[in-house]
Amino acid sequence: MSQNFATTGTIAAIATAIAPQQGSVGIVRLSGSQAVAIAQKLFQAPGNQVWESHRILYGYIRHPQTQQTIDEALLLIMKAPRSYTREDVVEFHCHGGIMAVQQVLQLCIENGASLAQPGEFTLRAFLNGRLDLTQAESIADLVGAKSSQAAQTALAGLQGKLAQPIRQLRNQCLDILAEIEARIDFEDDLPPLDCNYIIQEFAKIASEINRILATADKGELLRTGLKVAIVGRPNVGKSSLLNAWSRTDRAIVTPLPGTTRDVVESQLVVGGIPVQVLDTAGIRETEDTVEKIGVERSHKAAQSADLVILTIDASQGWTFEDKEIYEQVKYRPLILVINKIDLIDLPDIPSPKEINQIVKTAAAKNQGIEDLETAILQIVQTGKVTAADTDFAINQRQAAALLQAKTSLTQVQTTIEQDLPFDFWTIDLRAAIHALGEITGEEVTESVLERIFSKFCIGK
Ligand SMILES: Nc1nc2c(c(=O)[nH]1)N(C=O)[C@@H](CNc1ccc(C(=O)N[C@@H](CCC(=O)O)C(=O)O)cc1)CN2
Ligand SMILES: Nc1nc2c(ncn2[C@@H]2O[C@H](COP(=O)(O)OP(=O)(O)OP(=O)(O)O)[C@@H](O)[C@H]2O)c(=O)[nH]1
Ligand SMILES: [Mg+2]
Repeated sequence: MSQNFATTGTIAAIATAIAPQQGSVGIVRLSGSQAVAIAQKLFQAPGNQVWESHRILYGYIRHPQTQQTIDEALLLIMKAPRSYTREDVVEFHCHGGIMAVQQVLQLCIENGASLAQPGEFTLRAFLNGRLDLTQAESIADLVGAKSSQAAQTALAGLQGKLAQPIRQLRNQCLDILAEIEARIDFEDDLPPLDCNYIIQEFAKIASEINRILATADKGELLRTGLKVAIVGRPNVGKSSLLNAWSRTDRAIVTPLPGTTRDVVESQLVVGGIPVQVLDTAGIRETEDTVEKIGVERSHKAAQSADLVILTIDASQGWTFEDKEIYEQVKYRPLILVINKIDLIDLPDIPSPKEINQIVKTAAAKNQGIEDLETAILQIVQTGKVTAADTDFAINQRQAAALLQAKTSLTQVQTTIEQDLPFDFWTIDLRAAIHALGEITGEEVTESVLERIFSKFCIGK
């Protein structure tokens, strides 16, 4: 293990959110052999409460030297191995806000604990065999989930739904490896290897790998979500659309063109997918310094978005300015929203044939939002979310390792077909086994662990 991930010693961190006002209870968590000893120095439980595992004690956290009372609190002890990390774990359940938890954390540090690195509790749970790597990664996904579907998918991973098929694939490969190695060692005593059977097995393994790989797009969508930019000329109703869609007054709406100056963000969920919507300043030529910067930001938002919603005003038709903006965004996944549909009778607006997703809305009247969501789902789901019928979804790291395994297995097949000696078969087969082991963490390097766990939040 690297220096950052020294797994000896007792670690401490605030386990709950640390913004002021973010919770009525705040938890400081300790893990390691000194956890109980440190708690005994800091916590005074009146009466004859027993310091037993899996029991809550009531009492006061006091400074061991000055006896100053820091907080009235509850204390939870979980003795190894019946804890999250499989080490001794102690939790101080303090009053919320930041003052109590920060002071308690400070006291823990002064009394022998060291500050936990991001993900270090979960890393210990992994190193102590309570979780495999896919489950540990699922915990980070669960904490970061921005939709209930994302959370459900992470939970499936936490429950081992991804680890199971990967382990099974790896075991199948190990069985085949054993057969081949036996032939290398005792060729004369064993019946000859059934190459057809082995090739069949590899075909089955490859199709199972493909099934799992098909969940990668869904995973990416659920984890990172979709960024959608609403762009268009001033006054077409972009901010009204954001407000109608998010059912808020998030963005300022006025009859004056040039109202929105900065990018306004709103976080939504569409069909289970987390969606970040950006309302932008109306795009036009302007001499106004502030508006100019706003227009630049609109262009940037459009470029950085996964999907652009080009909005036009039905009562004005497809104008020259709309066309100009279209020319700048037409290479991106695009939906044309014809807004203010309530203002005209025959809403057939001539627009470029290339745009195949057109939605009519009356944002000011909250109309057309469902159609807009349907159009978005149609764009992202063509072969993505719905392609996977599994409840888990792999991440990019796991997908890369699976592809590696698949490539190696294809190479074994080539070696078999070329009639090369057994030793050649085993080289690529071992590479496939290694790649599969990297997914669950049975074979994993420190640098991979460091990359995974450093992305966790502190206290997890
Ligand atoms: N207060 C608190 N709430 C929390 C956590 C926590 O650490 N503290 N968790 C932390 O993320 C989650 C719950 N996860 C946990 C998972 C396993 C164990 C645990 O002690 N497992 C042992 C023993 C189980 C048993 O007694 O049967 C084990 O699996 O060996 C505890 C919490 C969410 N809620
Ligand atoms: N009749 C009608 N008026 C609308 C509709 N949507 C928006 N408006 C009105 O159009 C005007 C401009 O709306 P905004 O949402 O501020 O337009 P915008 O595109 O954000 O404008 P900028 O921020 O200036 O680029 C306001 O007076 C809205 O009430 C609609 O669907 N129907
Ligand atoms: Mg606006």
